[in-house]
Amino acid sequence: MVRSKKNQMHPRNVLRSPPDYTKLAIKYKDFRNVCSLELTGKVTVNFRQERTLRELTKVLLKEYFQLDVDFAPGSLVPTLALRLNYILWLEDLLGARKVNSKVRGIDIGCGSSCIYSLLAAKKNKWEMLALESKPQNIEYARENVKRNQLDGLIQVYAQPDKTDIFKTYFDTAIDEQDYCFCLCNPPFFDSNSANPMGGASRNPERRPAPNNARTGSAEELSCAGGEVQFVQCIIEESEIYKERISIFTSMLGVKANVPKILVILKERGIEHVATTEFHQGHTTRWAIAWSYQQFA
Ligand SMILES: C[S@@+](CC[C@H](N)C(=O)[O-])C[C@H]1O[C@@H](n2cnc3c(N)ncnc32)[C@H](O)[C@@H]1O
Repeated sequence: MVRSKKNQMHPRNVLRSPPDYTKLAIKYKDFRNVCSLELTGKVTVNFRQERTLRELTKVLLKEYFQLDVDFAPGSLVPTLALRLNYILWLEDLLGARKVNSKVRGIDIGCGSSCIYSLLAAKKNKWEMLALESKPQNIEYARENVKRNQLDGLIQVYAQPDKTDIFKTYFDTAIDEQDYCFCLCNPPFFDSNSANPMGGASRNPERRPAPNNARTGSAEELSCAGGEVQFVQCIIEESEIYKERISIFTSMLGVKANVPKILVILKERGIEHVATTEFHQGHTTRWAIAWSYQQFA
């Protein structure tokens, strides 16, 4: 099992030391416009406002990774600390493989930001295949890739069928490459439930309400059966494509879903499994990896 230290960001996460918002506000006008200035001269950020979160993510991507990113109106605004924790965990999982050969990865549901693929390409020069089903997100993701001159490393594929993961791509594309890993931040909510977006991801008695505003559309954040069903689809397709992809991974929004996925993997006789936790202040996420061969 690969685990991060309790309640801490990954040791290589650049956001482990909180950013200096005052410095950022002085440097970036658009960010300054959504900040508040206290009488002491200190700049504060209201994480409960969507437009503030948008500008903050944009500014952090620019400051730390020289990435110029835009998000489709109403779409999910990704938080950088979490995405970085995931990429850093993948680096750890890939271990020696990363150093010795070209790394290719698949980003399942890249969103309008295409954030995981942009970070992977910019930071590590990994080649990324980004799959996305929502037309507006595909358009923005492609624009983000182009604006950052990362077209040589990232391909955004328009997923025609939302119930598919890799199938349509591998069946139709002229691509004989093998991939080291796939990553995914799956649609979380169950679109079949009575109140799909009303579901809570945390136990309010044990953990306080999140500091951040919720962003993203129902189409991006929900699917039939929620995240367990989505990851189950990845597991089912992983059996077909185990020769093409070495390590399959997914993030999970609810701790209680981790044992459910472990049971599914066990029932299918998949032995090489790792889990981890991603800590970002008040927010914790979980991730699971499986492979048909030994890790690293
Ligand atoms: C929770 S969002 C994650 C977006 C981005 N990866 C992030 O972490 O910020 C899930 C994304 O997956 C897309 N999606 C849903 N089902 C898909 C499928 N079968 N294939 C590709 N993309 C899918 C949605 O449109 C949405 O953009």
